[in-house]
Amino acid sequence: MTEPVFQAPSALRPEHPVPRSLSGLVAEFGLDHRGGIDEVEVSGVSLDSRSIEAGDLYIGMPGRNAHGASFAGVARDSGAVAVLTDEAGAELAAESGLPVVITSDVRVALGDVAAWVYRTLEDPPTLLGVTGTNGKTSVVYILSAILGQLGVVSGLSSTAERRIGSLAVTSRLTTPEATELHGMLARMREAEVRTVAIEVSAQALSRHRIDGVVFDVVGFTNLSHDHLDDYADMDEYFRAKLELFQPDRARRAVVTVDSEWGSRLVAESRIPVVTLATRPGIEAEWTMTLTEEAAGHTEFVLEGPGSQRLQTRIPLLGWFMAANAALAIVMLVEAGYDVDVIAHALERDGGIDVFIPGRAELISGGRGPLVYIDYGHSPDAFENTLAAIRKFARGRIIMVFGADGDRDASKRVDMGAIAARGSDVVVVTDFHPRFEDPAAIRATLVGAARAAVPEREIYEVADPRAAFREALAHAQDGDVILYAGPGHEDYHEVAGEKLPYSARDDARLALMEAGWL
Ligand SMILES: CC(=O)N[C@H]1[C@@H](OP(=O)(O)OP(=O)(O)OC[C@H]2O[C@@H](n3ccc(=O)[nH]c3=O)[C@H](O)[C@@H]2O)O[C@H](CO)[C@@H](O)[C@@H]1O[C@H](C)C(=O)N[C@@H](C)C(=O)N[C@H](CCC(=O)O)C(=O)O
Ligand SMILES: Nc1ncnc2c1ncn2[C@@H]1O[C@H](COP(=O)(O)OP(=O)(O)OP(=O)(O)O)[C@@H](O)[C@H]1O
Repeated sequence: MTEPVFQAPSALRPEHPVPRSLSGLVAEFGLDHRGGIDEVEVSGVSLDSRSIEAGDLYIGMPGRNAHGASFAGVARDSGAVAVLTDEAGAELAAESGLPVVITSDVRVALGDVAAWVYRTLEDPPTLLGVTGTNGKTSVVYILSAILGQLGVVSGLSSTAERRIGSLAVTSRLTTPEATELHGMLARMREAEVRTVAIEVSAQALSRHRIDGVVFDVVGFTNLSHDHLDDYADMDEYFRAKLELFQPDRARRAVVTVDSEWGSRLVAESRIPVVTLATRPGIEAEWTMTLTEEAAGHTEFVLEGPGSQRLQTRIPLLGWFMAANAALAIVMLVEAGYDVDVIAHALERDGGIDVFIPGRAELISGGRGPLVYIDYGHSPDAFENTLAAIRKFARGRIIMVFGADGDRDASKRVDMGAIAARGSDVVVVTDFHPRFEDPAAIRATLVGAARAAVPEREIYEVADPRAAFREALAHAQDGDVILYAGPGHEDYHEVAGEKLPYSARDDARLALMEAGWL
């Protein structure tokens, strides 16, 4: 898969929207309203006054910082023709002079309203949804790559980008708000996209972001420690994910049952489920077995009911990427694709032809240390990536990492300890400190690493550019540098400011400076 040739600045929306009458919307959903609605037509929906397009219905949603309805005047000046909000919002929106449509809970109404405005329930494409703590982005890209190899026009929505063919926009959230989701689906329909792969975060399920769609097949990767700032404990986090595996959300599911969480999901899901095991010794309908693990690829065999069998390779590091690929393939089989047809296409192309930006991405050339840039920012991701590298590393493993500020702080000790146990040299740096004190975050990571392995060689370098160069200074030919955290991102977030920084570009530059590239 190639890099996008065109990078549009904002969300994907239909180029030729077909307007619908506001009175039709009011009748369809039995809503109250204020102001004249008879002649009003809406052609789009937006919940941000800063991204309004002419003809939009502006959604005034209450938030943590403000009530969106207080921006109704700004929305009007940008071309909004009406406001949908709650009772409190109706007061705030009144002075904009726009007609106001009222619902009791804006978030709850949003998905169905957006689906109605964009007509996304009429002849929808095949929808594939992926959830789990780690691997969602990877599975979505693998789905899209295999569909491309099968000659199917597909779309994808991930943490990194939303994409139709060579048209891509950068994502702000892992799963878009319902307004953006339905606008994207409408745009995809214009492009005759027949299958769409969408990453579904727990937060999206908890916040009604995927309301108004029913997935044909959903997939579960795994569940491990993350987001315990949003959820009280792992049980609550699990329950948020479980919501996707219910009849109002999806028709069928493929669940990876390597862990207890997977087995529990199978037991508590209320839709037909097919099981997949990607670790040895686990019973499931489909099993994935590794046949080769190398620095630049992983090979595996996938076997399922009725002697279904496929052997292929993915040009990425680690058993977990083979596990992600296996999940993607079984999801496609559940969506109606024949495993032999998939096998034939993959054999023809020498394996899965996928590029995933910033996921175990090998950015070094043929000389010097191997350098991977990885989006892994959870204990489980660290553990898996380090274990995968250890299998083929000829020399030392040097790990560069930091931890997110203003996000689940309870995972930092495990991250520090796992880094120290799994690598030979640790370089702790800053990673989006946001409004936290970066030195305090680093101190926790360094302390945890030191406590786990007192003799470990540890460096603390605040500036990520200098940290990578510190790692490079300790590296020799045959060593491996794993820079975990930043992945595809092109910024470094400090005290509310997003400073330009791409770990991939900077690491390439540093390799050139060192004469390795
Ligand atoms: C905690 C949370 O979910 N916050 C979301 C929430 O923000 P908020 O309540 O702070 O909004 P606010 O600033 O009070 O504004 C209220 C309303 O006014 C609107 N507004 C505000 C200012 C303005 O000038 N004009 C305007 O229209 C806003 O668009 C919003 O609709 O509503 C916003 C509008 O959609 C979201 O962008 C925002 O997600 C933030 C960015 C976020 O970080 N969410 C996280 C928790 C999240 O969802 N993460 C998962 C990650 C999963 C993973 O790592 O795997 C995800 O799916 O991305
Ligand atoms: N199946 C897996 N099991 C465990 N770890 C994985 C798996 N797949 C990927 N990882 C690790 O997790 C990191 C993030 O992968 P990916 O972006 O695909 O996950 P994600 O679920 O989309 O996360 P996010 O929503 O935060 O983007 C990878 O860079 C890798 O380190």
